[in-house]
Amino acid sequence: MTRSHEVPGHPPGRTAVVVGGGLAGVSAALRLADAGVAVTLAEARPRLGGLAFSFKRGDLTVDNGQHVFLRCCTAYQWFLDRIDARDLVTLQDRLEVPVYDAQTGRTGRLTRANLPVPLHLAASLARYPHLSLRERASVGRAALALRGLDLADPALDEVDFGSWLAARGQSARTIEALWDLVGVATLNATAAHSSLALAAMVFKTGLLTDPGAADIGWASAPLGDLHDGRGRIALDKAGVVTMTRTRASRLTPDVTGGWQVALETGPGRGTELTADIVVLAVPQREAHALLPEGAVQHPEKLLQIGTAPILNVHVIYDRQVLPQPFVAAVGSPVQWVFDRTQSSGLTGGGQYVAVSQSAVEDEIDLPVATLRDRYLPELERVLPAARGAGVREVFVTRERTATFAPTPGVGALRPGPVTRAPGLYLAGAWTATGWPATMESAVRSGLHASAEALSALGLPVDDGVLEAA
Ligand SMILES: Cc1cc2nc3c(=O)[nH]c(=O)nc-3n(C[C@H](O)[C@H](O)[C@H](O)COP(=O)(O)OP(=O)(O)OC[C@H]3O[C@@H](n4cnc5c(N)ncnc54)[C@H](O)[C@@H]3O)c2cc1C
Repeated sequence: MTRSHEVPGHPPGRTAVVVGGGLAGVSAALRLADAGVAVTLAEARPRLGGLAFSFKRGDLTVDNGQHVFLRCCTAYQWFLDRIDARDLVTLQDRLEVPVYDAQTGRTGRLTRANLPVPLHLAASLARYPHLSLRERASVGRAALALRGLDLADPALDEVDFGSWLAARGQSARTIEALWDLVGVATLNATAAHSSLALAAMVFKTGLLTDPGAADIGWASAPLGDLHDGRGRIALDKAGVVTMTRTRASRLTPDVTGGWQVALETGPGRGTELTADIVVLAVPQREAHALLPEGAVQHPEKLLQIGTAPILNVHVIYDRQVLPQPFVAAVGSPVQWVFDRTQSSGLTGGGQYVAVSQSAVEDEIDLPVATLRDRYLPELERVLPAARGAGVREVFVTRERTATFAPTPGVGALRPGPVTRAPGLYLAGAWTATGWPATMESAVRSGLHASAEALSALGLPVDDGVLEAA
């Protein structure tokens, strides 16, 4: 990574304002504060955590959408350690994904063996019942071709993953029952709508590096307990001044080489802070609105980054219907189903499951009644124990701009952390991390932006953090 931008004409200062309290902003704030910078974090909403949060619904604590991470998400795990939240997540000892085919009624399992890559997946693949023998053999060949791709090659971003897979002998069924099973959940798009660069990043890193890389982790408590609760404690301990319900409305370079940040703290109320460094860790549209003229070369590119929705259908049954933490489905519109009973605080028996539906552009605005009519019968197909079970409650959470759309060409639209305006840095899952829009990308972006800022301030950068990430 290059380190650029001295803060010209300005003595090495040690003040920063981080705008945006999602995972990118909280990571940047912690890293800057750990290096001795006086940091103020401004977040427009009443809570931290951005797109990964929880809310109360009666006695339940509901996540806005199921979030998972993989063992290869080292930056997000750095973050969990830094906010002291390891005890609030579960990470599989060994990859285990039950995959139920609603058409045949058969369950397959994606697991790993204690063998070197790529043999660690070979046995599981050889037994995977949702593909023919020929299709299973073709997967091995495509995986080897994937392994040979150079992630640094910009040409990968010009190709869609679906065409690339088809050209490597992957049938429509293989794409649906294997590649999209993982890809839709991690990229928030089908292979046909995904950049090969982003798909290759996910599949190479998750499946073809370390044998344990794809072990799956998830929060065993509400997301808000981690990202807001523990996050806030860590920020307080690090000396960061956290201002929630505080929206940045303008960034102005000042004559001394620093920044003035106008903040709205309530209706008709506001304040202004000065700082040597500003890290803008807000979604791309908001970043575009706040960036001073000339700060990035082609600001219009930020508005060309598309977005993709995620829908969660939450169902509370009167009995246990899902015996494992989660199941993935093929042969059904249902994608992944997670048990939320314990983490939501559901009491009085029964089970709470969340159906996590990625890349559902055609469903995101459907009324709850329509989604209920569509998904309850499908859940009976995917979860045999749901047949005849009583349904106590169904509700829906919709995130219309859950992630950026990982379409081919998006790589050229994502800016890096350094702007042309000295002292102003960009962070956010949508910036150029090489990762799709994930918690991992968000934390990485925050670490990169803060490393650039520290370097510009002449402060030491703890490379261990970046290497660990
Ligand atoms: C339903 C759903 C499911 C997902 N599932 C997964 C998953 O399984 N695994 C995974 O890794 N990722 C998942 N993601 C993606 C992940 O949540 C995001 O990539 C990540 O949280 C983005 O973090 P961020 O800090 O970049 O941005 P954000 O979370 O968008 O944070 C930006 C913050 O800036 C604040 N802000 C905006 N404008 C201003 C302003 N002017 N002043 C002050 N504050 C402002 C916003 O309020 C927000 O809090 C999912 C997302 C959703 C919505």
